[in-house]
Amino acid sequence: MDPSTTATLPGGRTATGGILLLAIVAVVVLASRRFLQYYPDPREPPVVPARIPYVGHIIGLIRYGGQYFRMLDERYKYPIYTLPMLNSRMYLVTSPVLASNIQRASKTLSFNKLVGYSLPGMIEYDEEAMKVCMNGTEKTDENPGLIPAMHDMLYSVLAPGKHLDEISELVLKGHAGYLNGLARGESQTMDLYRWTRDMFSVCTARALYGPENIFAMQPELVEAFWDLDAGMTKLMPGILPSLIARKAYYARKKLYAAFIEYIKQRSYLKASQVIRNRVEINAEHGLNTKMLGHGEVVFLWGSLVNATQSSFWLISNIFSRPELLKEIRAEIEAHAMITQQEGTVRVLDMKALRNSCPLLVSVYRETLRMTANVNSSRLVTADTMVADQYLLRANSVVQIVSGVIHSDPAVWGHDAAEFNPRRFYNSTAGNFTAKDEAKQGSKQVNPVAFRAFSGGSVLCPGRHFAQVEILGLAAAMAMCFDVTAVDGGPMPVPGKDGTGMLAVDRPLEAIHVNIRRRTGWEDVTIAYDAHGPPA
Ligand code: HEM
Repeated sequence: MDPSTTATLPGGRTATGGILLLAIVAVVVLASRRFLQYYPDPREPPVVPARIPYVGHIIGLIRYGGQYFRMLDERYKYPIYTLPMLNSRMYLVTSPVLASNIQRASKTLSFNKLVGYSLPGMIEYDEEAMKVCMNGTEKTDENPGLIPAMHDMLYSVLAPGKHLDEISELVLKGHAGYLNGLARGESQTMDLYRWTRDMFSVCTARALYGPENIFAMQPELVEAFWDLDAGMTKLMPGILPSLIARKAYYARKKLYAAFIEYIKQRSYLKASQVIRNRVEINAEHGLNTKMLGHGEVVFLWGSLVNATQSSFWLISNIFSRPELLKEIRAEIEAHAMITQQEGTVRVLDMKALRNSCPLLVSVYRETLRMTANVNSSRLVTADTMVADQYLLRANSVVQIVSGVIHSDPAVWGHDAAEFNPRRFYNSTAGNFTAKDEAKQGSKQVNPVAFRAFSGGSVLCPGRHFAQVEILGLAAAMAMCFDVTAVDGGPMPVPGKDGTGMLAVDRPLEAIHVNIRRRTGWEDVTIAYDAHGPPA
């Protein structure tokens, strides 16, 4: 049975509906058949054949997105695979040990080059901008160019310190504003995902891009942003984007225009350090105003989408489990809550949330394990032997498949498919769940297996900021509100759209909830201490 032609997604949906794209691929393949001879080297990872030669795996990916990798894994269970595609191939890695080898081979497995090549599809960089980006893509090049300069700046400015504190303070102030206006007086019914999306968009854009950010100037662009997100995977190949992902394509145009105006008005001078530096570095390397605007669309996307989706899942995971909610409230109350002004102002101490609330942090990481199916992709720039065993040939793409590793019982234990709130209790790598109760917690998971923020030299630089935003919101929600299903029962957790591979899963359906203030918290104003008291 060939997964590319038989399996269906929950609800019988297909991933992208890219019938047109399929037709184009078929025409290109038929026209160029004689060039499409792929001869695997016997040292390459095991080849998984497709029922339809040359294009079977491409069709599988178009139909099922990230789900396709899991379907293949269920059938083959290899630690590493070769998927022939046209006259090339893609390698998939599903073993944490090999993932660690891939991370170490960063000299010939390049994240930066792959990012560079994806820019024309994602944000329509023109030829000039591409020349700038592809010049000196690696730090080890004789003349390192724009991409390594940007990489270094992001890792230093978004690391714990003054600049991170500034954006954290701003984003949390925004969250507090939203929360303090919510369900005052009576209960409120709302679409939780939409609410999280909208408030994250406004607060994160304000913290990063300053008071003249594009959503503050044109609030209708929030909707356009999420239309773009819904079609980003389809836009990436850059093939007939206006036909294949029409809504996303036109949404992206609106966002370009707004960011170009933002640059022209020099609004970035009022923004956070990270954005001021981004614009300056891009301009110094020769990007023009138009391309500076395009560049910010993709940065906003990377900053907003994963953190928003993760927050939604974390809130859902907490409120759908009344016992867990009770424990998390007790933990926060005991360790991270400061009372001011005779009880009317209650302050969440962010440092204590991170360091003294192990259950909350464990639930956060478990939420990411179950939803952050963000593959780590690298371009093979020269033939590379991995683990002295597998040959990866130059000019192919290798992907560490997070969704498969995150759900492998051999990695996490027999309950890998279940939500285990204590899996990461006192262990950032996670504890292996042994069947034998006596052995529980005795073995740690290989740290490389937790892939939500990738790994090696490409560990997400935004992870500290993401943690502030996500933990801050979930903790405040847990303390101030009761969130239930509309009928009053525990909030259900919606199904996941497992088709993505670029970002944290989206929920499959809208989720309406009732939200009301907790008894005793009716008149409380919530606030945050972004840094915590001095040590
Ligand atoms: C839960 C939230 C987040 C998740 C799960 C996440 C995940 C990731 C992953 C997996 C990568 C590496 C991709 C690869 O290896 O192919 C990455 C890179 C990146 N992330 Fe995040 N991210 C999150 C939040 C953020 C935030 C809030 C920001 C910005 C403030 C951000 C900025 C970036 C940037 C700039 C890169 C590229 C790094 C480079 O050029 O080396 N991320 N992220």
